[in-house]
Amino acid sequence: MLEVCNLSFSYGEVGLFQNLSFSLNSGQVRVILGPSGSGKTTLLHLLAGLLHIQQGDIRWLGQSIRGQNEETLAQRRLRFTGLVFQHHYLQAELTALENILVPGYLAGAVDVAWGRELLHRIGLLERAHLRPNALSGGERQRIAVARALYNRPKLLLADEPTGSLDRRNAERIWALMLSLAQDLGTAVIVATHDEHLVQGLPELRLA
Ligand SMILES: Nc1ncnc2c1ncn2[C@@H]1O[C@H](COP(=O)(O)OP(=O)(O)OP(=O)(O)O)[C@@H](O)[C@H]1O
Repeated sequence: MLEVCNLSFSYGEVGLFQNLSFSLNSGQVRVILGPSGSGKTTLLHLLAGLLHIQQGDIRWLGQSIRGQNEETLAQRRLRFTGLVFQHHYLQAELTALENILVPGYLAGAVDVAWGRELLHRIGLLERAHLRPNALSGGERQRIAVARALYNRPKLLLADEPTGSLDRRNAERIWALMLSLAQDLGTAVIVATHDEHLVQGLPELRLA
């Protein structure tokens, strides 16, 4: 499903990682750990096809993303990946439900019933009509997770998804993200500093 082959990346003279290889099947989880500046965000951006591959290759469903034109890649990305960041990046002028539907609009397939089902699964159906500024930080992040999974992506990429939340909310979002992804057969790659939260999960450690 995802294959990473001999991936190396540097910013100028500064090498971040070298000859990184791993693969992931549907529904598998991998945690990227490493100190600040080790390249966790950079690796996630490469996996999402948002950064130019310098050396090595990344394959989505057996097909390389290296050197693909931006338009084709953007279309593939919409279906293949969902992204969650530390900040929710919800659209302030849209309601909770409308925010969840955004990936559907972009992919040309909006299913309001599925959006409401996702809202139900994250426990926020009764807040469907509210805008982000009327929601708590944890609620906004739950919506960001649902939005990322709307197109039933093969791979969910999450960069410090619980980094701005308190412990209780962090644990809740974490459990929710994994169980929703598992239900959809979506593989998950999470970069985090929070080793407590991810104990026991398969990891990839950057130096
Ligand atoms: N566009 C860029 N140009 C030059 N250097 C960059 C650029 N983006 C990031 N870097 C550097 O690359 C290194 C890795 O950055 P990255 O954000 O991938 O690390 P990280 O492991 O996610 O860090 P953190 O845990 O602090 O978020 C850092 O030293 C950073 O300053």
